[in-house]
Amino acid sequence: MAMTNVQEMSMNGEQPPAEYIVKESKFGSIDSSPPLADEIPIIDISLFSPLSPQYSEQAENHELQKLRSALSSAGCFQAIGHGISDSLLDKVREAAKQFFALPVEEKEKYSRAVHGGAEGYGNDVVVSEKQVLDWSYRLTLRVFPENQRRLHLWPQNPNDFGEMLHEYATKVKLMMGIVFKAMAKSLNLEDNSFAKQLFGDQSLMQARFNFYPPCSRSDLVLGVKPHTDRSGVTCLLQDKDVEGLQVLIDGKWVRVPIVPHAIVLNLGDQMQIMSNGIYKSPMHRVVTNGEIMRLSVALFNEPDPETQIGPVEDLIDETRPRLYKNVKNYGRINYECYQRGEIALETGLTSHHLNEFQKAKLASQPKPLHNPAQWSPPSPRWIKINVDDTEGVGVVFYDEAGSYTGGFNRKISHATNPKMIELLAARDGVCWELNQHWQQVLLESDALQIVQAIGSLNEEIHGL
Ligand SMILES: O=C(O)CCC(=O)C(=O)O
Ligand SMILES: [Fe+2]
Repeated sequence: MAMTNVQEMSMNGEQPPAEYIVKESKFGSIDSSPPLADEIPIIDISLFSPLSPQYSEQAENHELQKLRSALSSAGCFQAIGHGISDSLLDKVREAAKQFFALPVEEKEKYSRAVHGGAEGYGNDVVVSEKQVLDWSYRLTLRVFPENQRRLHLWPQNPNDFGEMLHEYATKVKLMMGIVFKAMAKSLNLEDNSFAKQLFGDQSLMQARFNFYPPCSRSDLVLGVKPHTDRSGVTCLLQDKDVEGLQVLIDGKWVRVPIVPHAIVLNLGDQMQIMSNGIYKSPMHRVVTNGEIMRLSVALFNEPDPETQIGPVEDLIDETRPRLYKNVKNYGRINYECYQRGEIALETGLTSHHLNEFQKAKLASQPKPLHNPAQWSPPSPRWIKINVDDTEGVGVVFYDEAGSYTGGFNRKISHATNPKMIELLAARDGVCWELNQHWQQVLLESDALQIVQAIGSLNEEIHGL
């Protein structure tokens, strides 16, 4: 796919080309001004630290309650009292601004395309012909573990860029040590329940500097398309003056307000897994501005790929069965699913035993089944069946809006071959749907043979 230069198009006020134009999706159209979120609280991190002068048990408990309520609904909050000075936050924004203002040739020295791999400078990574491209540039750098830094990709200009990033990331890491403990405490868990995986020497921190040039047709493009972060927790420093970030809460987009010296803490998928679905990894997107550029700096915190993560045992019980499998290298799983147009948390690779009760509980914040850039919902009165061949089988139904509408679990003991299990579950799913008086059923499975086999059963099923 030919890459167009967003910055040049932006400066010339050109119309965005077709590959940037967002199609109608289940998330609705682009709205640059939905309501401001009132579900995203400001939380004072210093109240989680007994050494701070403001600390009292009562104040901490109050803040822990706010934390729990924010993370189980919006999945994000604005952190203040983080101990990072206003001047350092301004320095981070300023260094990012100076880097993106450099001539293209200068920035291209750090280009991802030249150096290979996920790190470096560039546009949206293109993984599919059908993908709608983001109206943005990014500079991605691994910051921790320190010995994994690829310093030849760290900008030399402005000359204090490296020093700034090291100082900022070190302070954010300290803050995260406190936040991971507070998150555990807010769920009545041992302090180290999340920090064990997310805060070790080998845990990863990836920095992403986002630059969104203005777009003359900001009604047609997105700075970042709807996504959830793959991280454990993302720390986002927003632009001080220009809004753009929106979060999907209860199926509606809301604007995340600018709180100049707060850092937005946004949960990623791995925290949703570790909290057994109690805490949410919110769907979010970025809209562009018609006249002004916007910047943001995201620090993604996640475990080392070799570390296994899974729901904390104490969060699994009869009332809340295990929702996710234990997995290693979730980053890769997430990426592979993205390439196939699936959402990792919804697939058999991560989701455990899907049953009606569990899905219904999760449905408080419905998630799409597929990558919004690649998935188009079935037409009305159709339904999709997704078959998951984990231990036994979960069959889940989605309606035309991509919302969960039902599902069941099935233990199929007489078939040992996993493909056979999937086939039987798919057949049951189709029959169940037809019993519910659906005229047409659209079956989706990653196994071609199964889809073909069900296709050939078509007549028989319609005769039921
Ligand atoms: O720019 C923003 O506010 C958010 C960016 C984002 O979601 C990301 O980098 O994952
Ligand atoms: Fe994000």
